[in-house]
Amino acid sequence: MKDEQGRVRSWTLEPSKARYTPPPGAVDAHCHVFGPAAAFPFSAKAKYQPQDAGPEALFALRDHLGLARNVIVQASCHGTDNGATLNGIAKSARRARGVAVVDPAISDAELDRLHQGGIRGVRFNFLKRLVDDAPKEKFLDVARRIRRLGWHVVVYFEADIIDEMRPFLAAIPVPIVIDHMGRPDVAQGPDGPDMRAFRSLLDSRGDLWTKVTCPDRLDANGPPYEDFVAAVRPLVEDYPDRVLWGTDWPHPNMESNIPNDGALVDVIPRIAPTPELQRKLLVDNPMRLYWPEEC
Ligand SMILES: O=C(O)c1cc(C(=O)O)oc(=O)c1
Repeated sequence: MKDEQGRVRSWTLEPSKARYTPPPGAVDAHCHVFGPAAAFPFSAKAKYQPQDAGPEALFALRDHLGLARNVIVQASCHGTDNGATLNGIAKSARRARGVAVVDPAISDAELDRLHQGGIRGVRFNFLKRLVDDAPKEKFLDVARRIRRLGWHVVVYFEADIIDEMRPFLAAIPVPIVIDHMGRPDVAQGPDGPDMRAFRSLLDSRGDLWTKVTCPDRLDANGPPYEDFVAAVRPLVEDYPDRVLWGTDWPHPNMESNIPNDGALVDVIPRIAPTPELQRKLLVDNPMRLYWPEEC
């Protein structure tokens, strides 16, 4: 939905309450903030112009859904200026941490400042519709430089380039988290070529994690996301210590198919069918990556 300035709202103002109650301490490990633009303008290279979705709205949703913490991932519309993400973390009363997007020429002092502000990882985005370039050699240099901080990298790519990504991912010297499972075609099922290729990536190194997120993006049939559940549940069962979950709120670019965040929470017990799997997915795993000092 567009406002008079052409800025898009990609999230519902009336998410339902979920039937599922997350365990205490559950983390939304993939969400974003947009602006507010008056304080944190969008990048000149932004590929979409969203309405403001600031930290207050994010934390209201967190509470509405029965979640306890957030990991705010720098959205592409903010480029390499992490001000909006840092503002969200600063306003969270220590209940949020973040993942930054950085200019590869960033100084060590600036990386330290991001760490002080609650950043614990750097995102490398390979989606051509979101970013102009993805310089692998420079990204590898960044990955080497963040090692001393104990950070990881978050990588976003689509299934069609998974083979091209393999040597790059193998060269990264810190843990890796793959956004949205590298966007498999879930209609192929759990044993389809996309999921098989993704499993072989997970098997290639023990410190490669993934986010079992975005049924709304990956399942063309929409709610109740049967194809997503069928394809993803075996992944959660087979890699229970390396999966993260998140809402993806405010769902960048989903304006024609806005998901109901309560319905997204109700997918959790279907992909993680036991209390133990749910606790790992929602609490233990994200805490290990983002709040290790509390583990
Ligand atoms: O698929 C997307 O459009 C998308 C965009 C962004 C972003 O703009 O940062 O982040 C996501 O996690 C997903």
